[in-house]
Amino acid sequence: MKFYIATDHAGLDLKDYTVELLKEKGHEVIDLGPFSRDRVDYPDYALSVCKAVLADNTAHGILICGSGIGMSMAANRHSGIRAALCHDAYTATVARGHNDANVLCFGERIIGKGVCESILDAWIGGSFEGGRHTGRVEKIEAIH
Ligand SMILES: O=C(CO)[C@H](O)[C@H](O)[C@H](O)COP(=O)(O)O
Repeated sequence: MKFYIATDHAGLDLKDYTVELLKEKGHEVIDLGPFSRDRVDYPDYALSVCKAVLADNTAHGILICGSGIGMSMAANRHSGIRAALCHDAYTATVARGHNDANVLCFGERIIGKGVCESILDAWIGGSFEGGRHTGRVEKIEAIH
């Protein structure tokens, strides 16, 4: 899979871990920053990833902040982005299977590396189930 990833200052370590892990697993990862520990504003980085995902519908986004909440709120303001804040493998599985999510959010202050890997594996292994979920996702997309 192809991923665009970004964080704010509160998710830098988990971003670096995620980038390396995904590359080890054979995925393409484009790191949109930041690259220093300076304090930054998460909506700016959510915007970068959402723009990239909207321009490249083969790709998914990953957004990390302290809790994952700010990133998911900012990402979901972008039409065509379905961002899911995931805390475990189950939420990642249903985010893909039921919600056809295209941006994964999580919080470095919430999860550790082990849970992070289980979330990523569930995301990568998942796919949209369609069926009864299709019309629901279309109704989300119809909201402006
Ligand atoms: O948006 C958030 C909270 O929902 C993120 O967790 C941010 O990373 C957090 O607010 C950053 O807080 P800080 O005190 O500026 O490090």
